[in-house]
Amino acid sequence: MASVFGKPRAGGGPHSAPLEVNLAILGRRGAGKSALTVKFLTRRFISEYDPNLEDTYSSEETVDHQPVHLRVMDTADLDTPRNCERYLNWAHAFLVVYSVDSRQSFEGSSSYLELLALHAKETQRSFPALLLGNKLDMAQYRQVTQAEGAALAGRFGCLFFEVSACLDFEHVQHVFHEAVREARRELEKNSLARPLFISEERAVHHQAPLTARHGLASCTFNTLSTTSLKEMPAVAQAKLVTVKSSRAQSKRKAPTLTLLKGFKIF
Ligand SMILES: Nc1nc2c(ncn2[C@@H]2O[C@H](COP(=O)(O)OP(=O)(O)OP(=O)(O)O)[C@@H](O)[C@H]2O)c(=O)[nH]1
Repeated sequence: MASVFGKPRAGGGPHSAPLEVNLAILGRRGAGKSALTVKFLTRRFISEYDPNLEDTYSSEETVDHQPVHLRVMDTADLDTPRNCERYLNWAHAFLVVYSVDSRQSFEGSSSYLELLALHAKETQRSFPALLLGNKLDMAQYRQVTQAEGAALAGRFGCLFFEVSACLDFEHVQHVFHEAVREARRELEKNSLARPLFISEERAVHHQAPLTARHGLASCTFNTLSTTSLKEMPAVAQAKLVTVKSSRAQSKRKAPTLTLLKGFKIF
């Protein structure tokens, strides 16, 4: 069977369907989640922000010559992980952000990694996570050494980068693309691991709504039953129809880049 993910398939030209990847950005308030998200999407650094907003953005990316439809959820969890299922059940990969000039944010990132590890244990699946030490430009005020960041990442088996939302775009883009690669690897692994079963049913178009267990995302499985071998649908392949922010405080209705108008952009 041809690989759906990973390296470009033979014949997978510019018309092949883009890989869909959902990426959630986690971390304590002020770590720089919004700044990194906006930097990645616009190449710009924002200095003003609304800490109560949680939005999901879409971006068409090309990673390793493969088109990727990337959705980025810039979460706003206040000080501790809360109502986390909205992103745990949605994301294919996670960026856990702390600020190198804040030990508190580093400790916060540790609770997010623990949360992800617990979720992986409960669901018996693995979820790629990358640990990011942000605000590298503030290194003179460091409260967290690079070695500490690397050690924490090592403990949870995730990649580790130090970045800055106000320095070069390429580095930030590299980190987001690494997250896509990690997600792609995991999706490919799951896709290969899915069991096959034989069905005698005739072709039917079956739609089973997958809530929204927490009222956050509506997903639809589109499965075609045929008289041949077919694959069991996996959650990761559910077609995401809508993505809504769960934050009651969010005043934004349509998450697009035009929403950034309110920010002061340099
Ligand atoms: N010097 C520096 N400041 C940054 C960097 N990233 C973010 N900031 C600043 O840090 C503050 C917090 O950044 P945000 O991106 O809003 O942080 P957040 O994690 O989204 O915080 P919440 O929205 O409260 O969850 C803002 O004043 C940013 O301008 C960075 O890389 N370097």
